[in-house]
Amino acid sequence: MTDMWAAPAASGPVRATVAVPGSKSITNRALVLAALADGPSTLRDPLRSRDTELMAGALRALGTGITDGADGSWHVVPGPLRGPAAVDCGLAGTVMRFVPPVAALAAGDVDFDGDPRARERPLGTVLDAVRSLGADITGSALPFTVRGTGRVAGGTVTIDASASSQFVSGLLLSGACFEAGVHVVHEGSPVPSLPHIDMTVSMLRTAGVRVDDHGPRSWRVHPGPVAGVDTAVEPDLSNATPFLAAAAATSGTVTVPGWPSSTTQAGDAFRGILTEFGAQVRLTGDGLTVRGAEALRPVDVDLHDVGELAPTAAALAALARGRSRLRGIAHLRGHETDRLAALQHELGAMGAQVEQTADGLLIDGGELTPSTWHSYADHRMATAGAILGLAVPGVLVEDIGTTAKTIPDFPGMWSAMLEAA
Ligand SMILES: O=C(O)C1=C[C@@H](OP(=O)(O)O)[C@@H](O)[C@H](O)C1
Ligand SMILES: C=C(OP(=O)(O)O)C(=O)O
Repeated sequence: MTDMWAAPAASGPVRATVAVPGSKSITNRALVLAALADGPSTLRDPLRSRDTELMAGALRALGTGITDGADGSWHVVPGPLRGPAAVDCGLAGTVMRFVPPVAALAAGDVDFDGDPRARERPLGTVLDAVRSLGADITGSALPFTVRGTGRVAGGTVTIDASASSQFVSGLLLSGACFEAGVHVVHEGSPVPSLPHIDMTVSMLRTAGVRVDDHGPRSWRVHPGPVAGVDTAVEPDLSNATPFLAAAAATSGTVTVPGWPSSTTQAGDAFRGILTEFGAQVRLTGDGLTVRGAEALRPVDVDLHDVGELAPTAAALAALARGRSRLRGIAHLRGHETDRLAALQHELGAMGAQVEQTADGLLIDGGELTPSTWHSYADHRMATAGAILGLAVPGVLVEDIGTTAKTIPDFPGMWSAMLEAA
């Protein structure tokens, strides 16, 4: 039988300080860059969750030494990249989009596969691009094989990255190791999640790689060495959003310590979104503190740059009386699940009126009734169900364990937050 988690209802305003683990996006970029570097690297406070263990496993399979430090850090010693190897992508977009260009630099065959849903996520663009830069790859979706020769010619490639910013990030991360570097040109509707590409560019520069960043359509990585770094991973701000939403949903107060004063993480935009919902948000040396208002206000927000935040925002919108509009997120149909369909279905089952538009959702929220909330193997659907359960007693969340994709112990953190009140 599928695992059902009785989402705890809040008995009053949630008051807590919640330290969240490291950023998935930073950890997985840092691992890739460390594997391509010309010397060892240390990652302090990395995220240890399914997505990052899969990335470490993929890079180990290709010849990289990754060992645990006593303090939870990861020490990475690059080795010659080689096959034969097998890479399990799980459901991690970062593994399925960032590792194929690395595998093209390995000598030998590298077989890729992943979860059933991963076989449906958009990927062909990356594989076509790596092929056009000189690699031999069989297939255009999972499962596929990269027949690496130990070198990639590189050069200019034009792609349509409107389905995922990870297509661009994946090519840029390995580009310095291609003989001619890489120049990625985007043609098509605007690329989503641009802060994630800014993160890629910024981390490449920290590793000493020369990058020309010409705005939202063209990026050039010059060929050259990648330096090993000693880096501390920031807390995952997107994973902080369910905890901050708990304050907004219960008129409570939640602080997340260690919130960076400047960051490329998409989750930082949640500060502005919470303000739209009526919450008070304060960033101080102690972290980010959110104080919920008496009642949530409906919002009209463009989430094109920060689609990761949509499930949390949708949960709050369903609790706000009135009509909310979430825009700019057509690409969420290719995420862990079709998030627009999943949110429409699950919020609808709780009594919210939800309509899909071409690029988002219209949510009429207010009075909700409890239901069984399905997670669709999507960590952010599961955490959205937990938020709703705070305000609507009796919600059962199916497969809460799927949160382990990016949070090692979400149910434990959630209970601890409620017990702190
Ligand atoms: O590069 C990254 O680390 C990510 C980029 C974004 O992907 P999309 O551009 O596919 O939305 C984001 O949603 C995902 O969670 C992580
Ligand atoms: C879209 C997401 O993940 P992935 O890195 O698998 O694309 C996400 O975490 O919201």
